Amino acid sequence: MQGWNFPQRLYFFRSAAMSSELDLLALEALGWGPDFGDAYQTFRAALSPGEQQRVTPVRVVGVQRQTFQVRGVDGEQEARLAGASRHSGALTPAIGDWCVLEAASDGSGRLLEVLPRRTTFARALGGEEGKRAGAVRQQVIAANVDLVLIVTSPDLDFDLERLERYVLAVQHSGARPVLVLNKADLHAQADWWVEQLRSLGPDLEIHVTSAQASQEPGSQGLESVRGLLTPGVTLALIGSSGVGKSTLTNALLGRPAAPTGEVRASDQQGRHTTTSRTLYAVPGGGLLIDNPGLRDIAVWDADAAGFEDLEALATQCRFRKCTHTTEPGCAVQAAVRAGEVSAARLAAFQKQSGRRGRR
Ligand SMILES: Nc1nc2c(ncn2[C@@H]2O[C@H](COP(=O)(O)OP(=O)(O)OP(=O)(O)O)[C@@H](O)[C@H]2O)c(=O)[nH]1
Ligand SMILES: [Zn+2]
Repeated sequence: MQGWNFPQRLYFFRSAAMSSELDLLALEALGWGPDFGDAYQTFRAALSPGEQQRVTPVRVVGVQRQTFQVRGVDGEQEARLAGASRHSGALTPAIGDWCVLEAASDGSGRLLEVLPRRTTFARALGGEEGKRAGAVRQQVIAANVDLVLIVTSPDLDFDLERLERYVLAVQHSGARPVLVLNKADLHAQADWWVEQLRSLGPDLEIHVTSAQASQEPGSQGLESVRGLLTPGVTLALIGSSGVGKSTLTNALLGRPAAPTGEVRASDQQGRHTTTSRTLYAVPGGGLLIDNPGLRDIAVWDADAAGFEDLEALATQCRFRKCTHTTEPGCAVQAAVRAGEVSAARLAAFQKQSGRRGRR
């Protein structure tokens, strides 16, 4: 299938003689790891022998309203959620999730379970609804992302405070943040900007790219980013509009990432609908999630990105408009004193709450 560069011989061998070792290789190219394997085996062991024959692990590569585009060792297919009856918890797969697929004889697929996530990029759905539920509900935007490129450019977009919030949000998700200064061609000297970025943390990796010129051979900046994409690693890009995320994505994929999706199907009225596949295999290894929800970080950054736990704590403060500084009965300050929340995260949270208050 276009866009996927799994060695065809895997499938050849598979049909000739089923080899679980080769299956494992194919799964690992999709981001599979031992942690998922353990959870999968546990879930599978609880199924009937008949069911055990029909299940396989698959990764969610596209999410539509009712259906999911999933990929496993047998290729890509559409799947729906299994009935709620067999689950205790809510089953809401997100892009990047590993799921247990049950194949029916007619070729259709049902997702039975979402395997525990390695990382979770979530957006808090705060407000009254969240408070009534006693906790802040969250919407998972992307799952099992390993690396996030935080892209900026040496121009009006450059905003260290915003970048710091992005770094915190990425770290909170469990993924590793990597800073990318794109459009390096705009300035003869990128050093000054790189120094600024370095102030965000001595351990943060920084890459300097010129994505537009990347088609030219020897574009070293892009090659160093490409080097991050080892087999099985899942990467995502965030950053505000216009910094060059699409240009970088297309350069990494070696082709346009088809913003409207590439799978076309007809709905009941016969209209063409585009299903959105947003997890791509990168030629040479690695996977890339290009998800509108992630791109919107510029929008949801202003909300509660990465601070679900503190948002939830804040609902327990004595005062509704608590600023978490000197108020009595402040649950957030209590957590800081107890060592459960770092002072640095509190500072970032306060900055963010202040901004929200002014809106
Ligand atoms: N000079 C220069 N321009 C670039 C570079 N990379 C991207 N651009 C240009 O910057 C503009 C925005 O690039 P996009 O890739 O669309 O930016 P984006 O981050 O995807 O923006 P959104 O889709 O709005 O989120 C385009 O006109 C690109 O051609 C670069 O390395 N140097
Ligand atoms: Zn408080």
